[in-house]
Amino acid sequence: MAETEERLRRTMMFVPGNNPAMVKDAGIYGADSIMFDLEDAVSLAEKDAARDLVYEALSSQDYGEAELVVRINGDDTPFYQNDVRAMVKAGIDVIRLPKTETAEMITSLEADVLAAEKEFGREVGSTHLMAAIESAKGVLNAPEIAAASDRMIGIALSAEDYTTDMKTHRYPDGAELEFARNMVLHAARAAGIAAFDTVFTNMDDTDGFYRETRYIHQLGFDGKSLVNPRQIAMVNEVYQPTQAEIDNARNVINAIEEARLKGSGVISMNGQMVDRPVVLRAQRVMRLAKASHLVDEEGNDLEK
Ligand SMILES: CC(C)(COP(=O)(O)OP(=O)(O)OC[C@H]1O[C@@H](n2cnc3c(N)ncnc32)[C@H](O)[C@@H]1OP(=O)(O)O)[C@@H](O)C(=O)NCCC(=O)NCCSC(=O)C[C@@](O)(CC(=O)O)C(=O)O
Ligand SMILES: [Mg+2]
Repeated sequence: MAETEERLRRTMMFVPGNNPAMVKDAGIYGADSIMFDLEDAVSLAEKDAARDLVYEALSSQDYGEAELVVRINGDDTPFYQNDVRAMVKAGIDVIRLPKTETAEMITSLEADVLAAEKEFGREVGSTHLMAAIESAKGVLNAPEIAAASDRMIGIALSAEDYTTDMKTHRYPDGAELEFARNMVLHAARAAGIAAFDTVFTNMDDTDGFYRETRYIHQLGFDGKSLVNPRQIAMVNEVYQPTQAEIDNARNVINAIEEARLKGSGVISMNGQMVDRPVVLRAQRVMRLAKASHLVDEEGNDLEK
């Protein structure tokens, strides 16, 4: 695994790389990850200008705590090599490869990234990777793709291209995505990396957005790719733990710490055995509670 699972990645917002105002202000909305797009949001005529704009922004703008991701153009395009070199030179955190169909596409990207890190004096291994799964072939190869490199931090389902490939389109109940969602999620979990659900593009359908976000939260996705800042607060709301979940998580963590001090690994709390998976779930609840500003760094409730 390229990175610890500590980092929360609930919201990964697409920012069109050819839009100077959006690129400049992308940091003010509080997305966990900002994803500058050089691919499908950018017309062919603007590819070079968008790459320059994103490079300049990465070199001069402060995006705070956000993880910085760029969706490059595919390796079958004339823009790919320049995208990789410029983004590695700029020190991007994560490169997202679109339309990933095989593990070899990731190992080949990894070799290009390594060459660029050496060329530009970047720390070897500092550029992480993720793959967007946008076709039937990508879905079927998702387990190999997810495990293709130690640099991989996650895989994402991309439902717009995927449903086109499947000769269908998106429906409100999401049945057409069921298999792909489960494959992407299981592939990510088996490889120990993050799983991102797809974009929701109807900005006026707030109910539909909440319904889909609750569903993918229940399945176990780390978060969603987003297209608009208004979607960030809605995802954070769905991922925010309840007070009962926080109280329980705190009790679990305190109890396990007490047991550890007494030299015991397994404990019981209110008649329930508390073992490793329970502790890991409790720790994740506390991370989400901190990110939701419900508890302080020590895990104590904050005034509401
Ligand atoms: C949807 C809309 C036009 C709505 O515009 P609206 O004007 O109605 O938005 P408003 O809410 O009114 O904006 C209020 C304020 O926020 C600013 N603001 C808005 N959006 C912002 C943003 N994204 N980043 C920073 N800033 C933003 C705006 O500038 C304004 O700022 P200000 O004027 O200062 O108040 C706009 O959001 C937008 O362009 N989105 C990005 C679209 C995009 O990137 N598509 C490509 C990625 S999908 C794809 O490729 C499919 C995929 O590949 C996916 C996969 O792989 O996962 C697959 O296959 O599935
Ligand atoms: Mg796409």
